[in-house]
This record gives sequence, C-alpha cells and structure tokens, in this order.
Amino acid sequence: MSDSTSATSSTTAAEPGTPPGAESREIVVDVKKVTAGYLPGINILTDTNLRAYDGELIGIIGPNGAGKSTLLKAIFGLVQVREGSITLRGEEIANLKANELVEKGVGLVPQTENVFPTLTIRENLEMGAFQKPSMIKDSLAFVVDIFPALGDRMNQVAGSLSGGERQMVAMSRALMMRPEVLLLDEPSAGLSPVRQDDAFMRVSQINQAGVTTIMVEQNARRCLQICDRAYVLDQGHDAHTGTGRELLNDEKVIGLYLGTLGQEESA
Ligand SMILES: Nc1ncnc2c1ncn2[C@@H]1O[C@H](COP(=O)(O)OP(=O)(O)OP(=O)(O)O)[C@@H](O)[C@H]1O
Repeated sequence: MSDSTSATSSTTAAEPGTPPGAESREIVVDVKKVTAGYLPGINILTDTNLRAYDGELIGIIGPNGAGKSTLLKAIFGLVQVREGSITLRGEEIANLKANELVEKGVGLVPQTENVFPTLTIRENLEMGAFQKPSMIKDSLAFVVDIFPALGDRMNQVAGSLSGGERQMVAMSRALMMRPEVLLLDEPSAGLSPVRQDDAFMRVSQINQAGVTTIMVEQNARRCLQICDRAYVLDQGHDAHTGTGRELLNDEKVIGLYLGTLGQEESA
C-alpha cells in the first residue's frame, strides 16, 4: 500500500529514459495514473505509470512488496484497476478479463505453477492455443524456432523438467497465441545463477522475435543489463524510470535499490 510520499518520486512525466527514436514508434502499452488493489479500500498501486513502445523490452524492479507483480496483474486484468487507464495500442483494456486480453494479443507467464506437470511439452503448448486451435501448427513452429531445444522433447512430461526448462515451456505456452505483448513475472526466480543467465537469454530471444516484453524481476542488476528501459517501483508508485544503463549508473537508484537488490549479479 502506498501513501505516495516517497521522496524519490520524480522522473516519470517526461519519460526521460525514452531511447532516441522511440517517440516515433507506436506506444503499445500505456499505463497512466493507475490506482489498483486487491481488497476494498486498500490500494497497492497509486498513480502508477508505465509505457512500452513497439518492440521494447521493459523491466520492472523495486523492493519486495513494492507492487511489481501487482502492476503486471493489473495489466492482465487480475487486479481491479480503480482509477487511471491502461491502453493497448490506444484501446482501453483496464479490467478486461484475462481471456479477452489473450485474444487481444497480451500473454502472461506467471512466476509459479506455470506448466501442467502431468501433460507432455506438446500438450502444454497446445493448451496455450486452445482458444484458436487453427494456430497450433504454425505456433509450434514459431516457438521451436525460438527454442530449438523444445523440438526434440515434445513428448516429455513437463513434470520431469528442470526449473529452467519448465520456465521455457511456460514462456512458449504463452507465445502459442502469438501475443504482441508478453508479461513475465520474475523469469529468473528460483533458478541457479547459471540457469538465471539462460532465463534472461530466453527473454532476450523472445523480445528479438518482435514481442514487446514487460518483465518483473528481483534480479535488478541483471534485468537492467538486458532491458531497453525500466521502471523502479517504490511503495506502489513508479519512482524512477530510465534506460537500463541510466538506472544502473544512477546514484540515487544504486543507493536506494541496487545496493540491496540483485547483488548476486556483481559476484
Ligand atoms: N492476492 C492478494 N491479496 C491481497 N494483497 C495482496 C495480494 N497479492 C499481493 N498482495 C499485497 O500487495 C503488495 C504488493 O505485492 P506484490 O506481490 O505486487 O509485490 P512485489 O513488488 O511483486 O514483491 P516481491 O518482489 O516480494 O514479489 C504486498 O503488500 C502484498 O502483500
């Protein structure tokens, strides 16, 4: 819950981290002054903003409990948006149901319980396109093109996969509907440092395939190293934004957030 009194609030209005040329690109997701929460009368997000231009890889970082996952859930219709707006290519999408958002081209990869463990990889992937079975053949080819390792293992039961492999299946399942926006909730969570590197590489591969990607991450340094721009959430509000490089070198951000976040990365 936020009282919006953070002394760090400052930099969102002018989108200072916007990369050169981005202003001429289409805004895909625009979160404007969103207030949202789970319980009546308790707001987790207050006046929160986030913008993703076409093809960008956006990071959301911040302390535990800052509201990072809640922001992702608000975009995906899983938390009630009470004020403000969320648009997808200019169309209001706040409070639409998740299945409606999937049809409009938004996908979500949850942090946990993101595969069906008793089903094979192929069955998991097919479930991802159950709303449009006619897409399955082409979409399978699309995800195997991004993650060739899946191709040989289609008949393996997902429950027998490692954490990193499950994450790859979960990402692939979300890609089966060929979303133009993919929301990822902590793709590196629970993985060893080496597997975390693999996870971040997969995120980059997805983004390079043309999918606008918004990723919540605990591993802030690693996230900032690969994303185009990022938002630092503090007490449910976007306290800072900038390019990954700007934020990695911003003394205020280092002092307040990076000093305690993602230190494993510097090892
Ligand atoms: N389903 C829920 N019902 C009520 N409150 C919730 C629910 N989920 C999260 N919250 C609360 O919302 C606040 C923000 O949680 P959120 O998970 O968005 O934070 P976060 O920044 O992603 O944290 P972390 O990095 O620890 O995962 C917390 O105070 C949390 O207790």
